[in-house]
Formats: sequence, structure tokens, C-alpha cells
Amino acid sequence: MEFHDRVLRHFHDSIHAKQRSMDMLPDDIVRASRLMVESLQNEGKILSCGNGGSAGDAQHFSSELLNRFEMERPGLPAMALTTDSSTLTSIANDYSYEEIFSKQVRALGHAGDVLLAISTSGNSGNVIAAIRAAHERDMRVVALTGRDGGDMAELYLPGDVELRVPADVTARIQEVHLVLIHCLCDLIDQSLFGTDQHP
Ligand SMILES: O=C(CO)[C@@H](O)[C@H](O)[C@H](O)[C@H](O)COP(=O)(O)O
Ligand SMILES: [Zn+2]
Repeated sequence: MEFHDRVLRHFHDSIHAKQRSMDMLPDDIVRASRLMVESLQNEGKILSCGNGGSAGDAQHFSSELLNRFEMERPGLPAMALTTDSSTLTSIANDYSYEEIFSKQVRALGHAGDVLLAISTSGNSGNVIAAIRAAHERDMRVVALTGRDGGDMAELYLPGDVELRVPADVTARIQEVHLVLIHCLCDLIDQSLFGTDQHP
């Protein structure tokens, strides 16, 4: 295939994944935003985690809460568990890679906080362990996944929200995850600070 056509196919497939997600996910996105807003209104915070591109997504989300998204407003409490290389390397070195997020969740998480767990396959062991740790701490979980939801699909408790992108290719799922993250940021801002509120 010509490179030009490959590029067109990437755009086409990305648009298709977003259109399918637009048909299936809006109500659950609103539910996920409500869960996060409720936590923030009750002095809670949002911890986020994921691997590779999803680590970037976890940081993208937390920076938009801590700093700002599209409107002027006070910073909101959020923290990506993917950024402290000393913590990550020591947990991986002394225990296992699988525990790099769960150990931080146990140390930082309180009842009522939210874990944003991001995995395109739903099968990353360290994200699965983080969900288990969040439940031990009475936290709720918003999961961004794809494909068939993976092993994470067995773990959710009532009150958790999974946003499963109806696509099979990691890159396409990640591209939709970014839209989901921006939807969540916008709905959080509108709920807490906006004039344009839609209860
Ligand atoms: O960004 C990409 C691929 O687009 C990769 O870095 C990708 O995130 C990594 O392979 C991850 O380890 C995949 O993990 P997951 O999404 O299955 O949990
Ligand atoms: Zn990627």
C-alpha cells in the first residue's frame, strides 16, 4: 500500500472508532464524570495509571485536573502514578513490576477517591493489581479499556464505570481514550464551575 494510502487508512479507522464510540459510550461517560465529581466534592482525589501510551494518557488527565483544561478555575486534586521514577524502579526492583501502581494506591488512596485505570487490552497485570488495591481502599474505579475488556472486566464492583472502546487496534483505542479524557475534563469543569450545566 502507498504511504499516502496508509495515512488515509489511519485517519479513516480513527474516525470509524470514534463514530462507534459516539454511538455507544456517551451515557457511561456522563456516569463516569458524575462519579469523579462526587469524589472531588467530598474532598476526594483521582489517581490514574496505565502503561506506555496509556501512562501518557494518565498524566495528560492528571495535568488537566491539577492545572487547567479549558476554563480558569482552581487546580483539582489528581495524581498520575506513572511519573516518579524512584518509586517505580524501587517497587519493580524490590517487589515486582506488577505492583508498581498497587503499592502507590495502598499508600495514597482513601475511601471515596477514584482510580482512573487505563488499559487498551484490559490485561495489564499492574493495572489489574491497582484496581484490586483501589477496591481494598474503598475507592471507585473508572476504567478506560478496549477490545473485549480483558481480565479487568471480571473485577468491577457496583458503582465502578468501564468505558470500553469498540475497537481492536491499540492505537485506535488510545485515540478514542484521549477523547474520553477530554470529555471527562469538560464535564468535571462544567459540573463544578460551569454556567452551562446539564444535570
Ligand atoms: O502506545 C502504545 C501503542 O500505541 C504502546 O506504548 C502501548 O501503550 C504499550 O504497549 C502498553 O504496554 C499496552 O498496554 P495495555 O494498553 O494493553 O494495557
Ligand atoms: Zn501509542
